[in-house]
Amino acid sequence: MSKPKLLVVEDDLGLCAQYRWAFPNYRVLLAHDRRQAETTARREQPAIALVDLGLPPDPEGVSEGFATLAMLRALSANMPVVVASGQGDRENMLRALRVGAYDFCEKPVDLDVLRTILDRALRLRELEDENQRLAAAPRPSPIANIITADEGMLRVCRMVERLATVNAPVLLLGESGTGKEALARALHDMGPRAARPFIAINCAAIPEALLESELFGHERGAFTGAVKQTTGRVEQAHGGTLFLDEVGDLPQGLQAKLLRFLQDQTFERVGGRVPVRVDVRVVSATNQPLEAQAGAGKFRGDLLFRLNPMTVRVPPLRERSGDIPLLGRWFLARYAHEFQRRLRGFEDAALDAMLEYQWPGNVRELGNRVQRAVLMAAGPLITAADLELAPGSGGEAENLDIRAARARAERETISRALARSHGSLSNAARVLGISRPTLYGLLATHGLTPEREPADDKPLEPKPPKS
Ligand SMILES: Nc1ncnc2c1ncn2[C@@H]1O[C@H](COP(=O)(O)OP(=O)(O)OP(=O)(O)O)[C@@H](O)[C@H]1O
Repeated sequence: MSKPKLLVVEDDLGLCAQYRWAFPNYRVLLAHDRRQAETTARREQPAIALVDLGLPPDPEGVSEGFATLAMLRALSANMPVVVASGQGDRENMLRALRVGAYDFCEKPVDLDVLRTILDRALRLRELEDENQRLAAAPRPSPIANIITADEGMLRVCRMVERLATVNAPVLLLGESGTGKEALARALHDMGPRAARPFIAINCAAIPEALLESELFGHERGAFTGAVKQTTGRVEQAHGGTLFLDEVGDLPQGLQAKLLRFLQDQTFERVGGRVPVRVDVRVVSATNQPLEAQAGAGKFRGDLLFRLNPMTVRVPPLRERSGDIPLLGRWFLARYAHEFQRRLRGFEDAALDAMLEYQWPGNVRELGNRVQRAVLMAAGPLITAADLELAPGSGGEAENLDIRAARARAERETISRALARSHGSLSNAARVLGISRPTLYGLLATHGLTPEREPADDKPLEPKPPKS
């Protein structure tokens, strides 16, 4: 690996010779005044710089040193600049720090101290470069089954990744189809209980009369038709995770029983007297405003308190518009592979329609529409009609706030440009009529991360989905 470049701006030739030998881990580039420093910095793009404040034509003052510092900062904001000045010149040292110098050292320099300062400055530079690289590159979701490039959703994924290792109950809040069950499964799969069962139960889908026995099991003879002892979902989840979907729909009587179970991990089967003890981690989900329900007395506040020491809010798909084309293409590849159909992608009008639509059923609805479209499409590109979306049919909820509307329009336009240019930032910037740096800024403002996709003229390679 080539050595990092260190630009030394120093008019004392003796000192220059000393520096040349003192830093064998760097390629030392020498400049004796501001003009030379600028030429060398532009040509060589050094990683860091060491600048003497007393430079010609003002070797006794500091004006040239400060001008050189400002010039180097303007050329490359990432390049740490260390300044050197006479002993006791603390005022100028502090002034240099205020205008952007990374650190200072007093003359005559102690080479060991200076070496430590330079090494630390270089490390900082490397970290900053790495951060910028990571910020510009699309970050894959840390969860295999969750496809996303949205900053908010990536935060959710990282939170789930961290919560997977702890045992506390987690409550997932979000609209239907946003991926709550997929995240609950990830909490299980990424944690220490992964080898044990993951048992899901939808509290809204089972008639109230059967729910207690479904959850907690029953003893033989507990009710008509109870011909043998049966274990419930709670018991089946022993050692693993119990996922209570639509927990907001749990009837009041069962809320009390669940609360007791959460308090001491024991319960009785229906018709039974013997307490059964199990070890399960409870993850629950709801799309209802549980706090408001608790306030209105419809949901027990003490149960809510037990269920939600950790709450994860999953954003609806319409709030992560960058994910719409990304997930659309992912589902397209998946279903094209499954149904053996060669499709090249979406028509621009179809992408526009997808971005305008509000997706009340979220990711599940997107998957269903793309699946149907893959089967229905007559040509190589999926149309809005294949998706059963009318072009321009979106927005039901009218928002008249002008700033919000502008931000929404900007975000949607950028998403569209990214979708059309298949993640190529240069192309997207050209389509939008802005520079790449401006586009970078806007991507950061809107929390959008560009995806990388193959060129549009190639058919989509059918690739099996991750499962
Ligand atoms: N980001 C994603 N990437 C890939 N697939 C996803 C993503 N989010 C959701 N899905 C898929 O969409 C479907 C619906 O997700 P899921 O069942 O997890 O939603 P939910 O919020 O639990 O819905 P409900 O509240 O209706 O039960 C599932 O097939 C799931 O795998």
